[in-house]
Amino acid sequence: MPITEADGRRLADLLAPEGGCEAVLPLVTDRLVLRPPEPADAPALVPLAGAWEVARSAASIPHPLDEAAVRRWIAEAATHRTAGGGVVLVVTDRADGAILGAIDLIWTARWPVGDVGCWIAPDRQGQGYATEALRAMLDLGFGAVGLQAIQTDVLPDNAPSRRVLDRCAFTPDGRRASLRVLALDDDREHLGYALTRAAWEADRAARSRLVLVVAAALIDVDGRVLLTRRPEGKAMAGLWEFPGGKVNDGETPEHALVRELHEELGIDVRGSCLAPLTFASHAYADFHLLMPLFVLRSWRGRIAPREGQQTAWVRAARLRDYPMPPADPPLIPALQDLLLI
Ligand SMILES: Nc1nc2c([nH]c(=O)n2[C@H]2C[C@H](O)[C@@H](COP(=O)(O)OP(=O)(O)OP(=O)(O)O)O2)c(=O)[nH]1
Repeated sequence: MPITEADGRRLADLLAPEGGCEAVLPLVTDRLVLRPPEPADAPALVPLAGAWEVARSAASIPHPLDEAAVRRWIAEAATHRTAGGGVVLVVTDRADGAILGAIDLIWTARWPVGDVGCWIAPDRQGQGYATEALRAMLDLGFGAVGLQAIQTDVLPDNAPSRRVLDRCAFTPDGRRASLRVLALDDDREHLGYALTRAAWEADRAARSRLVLVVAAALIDVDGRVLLTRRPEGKAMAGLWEFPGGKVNDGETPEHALVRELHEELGIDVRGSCLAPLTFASHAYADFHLLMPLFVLRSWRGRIAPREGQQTAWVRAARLRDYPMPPADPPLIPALQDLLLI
């Protein structure tokens, strides 16, 4: 089905970088900002996109790659956006703006089916950036853009990319295409992968399943906070957290916390001693965590970790020195406001 002129205009408006209230760019995730490339990005992009490991698996990147080719790619990205035919973005580190890779979604050829492609610089691979960028692009493609399916082609020996596609709920769709790989100056058979709107919705629903966890900041007479270290064998082992755990069916958060503190630390706590402080709301890869954090200043019994956890009493000013699960750092300012004079 061809994309109509009206569709193209709506999409161009949506993707305009400084566009009105409908504009959706840049895409911002936990660790990334995905934004349109600018001519000034060209020098930084050449060594990244030009790396052999990147060029050999991305069909459309020549090797060696020069700055003129990158400038043409940046100009084409702007053309796609202004014509409403696709979106081409650089993947940047949200913390310092460094470019990590690029991702594109083009829908002119097979509207309402889009074609997606992504690469991440070799020294930044293996940290989940491609999955994070791809999920953001899928949300845009199936959300504001309104695509019905998204597909891609991957070399059979490109195991890391196939794992990213698996994680994002793509499945092999039976297509086999012989595509030119510019860097090899040769045709290579690629495997087709696709994700339908229904499969994306089901995956998103599974990942946004709400899990209610309750946690406590135990505070001692010196104003220090108790952190416990997640033991080996549990998810996120080795990270420091606030003691607590999942709320079971039929429990209130307070009942669950009293039970968890007894099970984990061997202390007896009255529900009435738990003072609500703040909460964490965080999207993990396969569930959404909602975690109220209570403050607790008095309990009975000596703290005796029963699950082999290490413990540490930490001054509020030092809480950031302890690596925590990604949901926890936003809780620190509320504790510091409470405890720092
Ligand atoms: N207790 C606790 N859990 C946290 C914190 N931050 C954070 O992301 N979590 C996550 C890690 C886990 O995915 C989830 C808690 O699950 P858990 O496995 O520790 O809970 P649980 O004690 O009920 O354990 P289990 O019976 O399921 O093994 O919440 C935190 O500060 N404290």
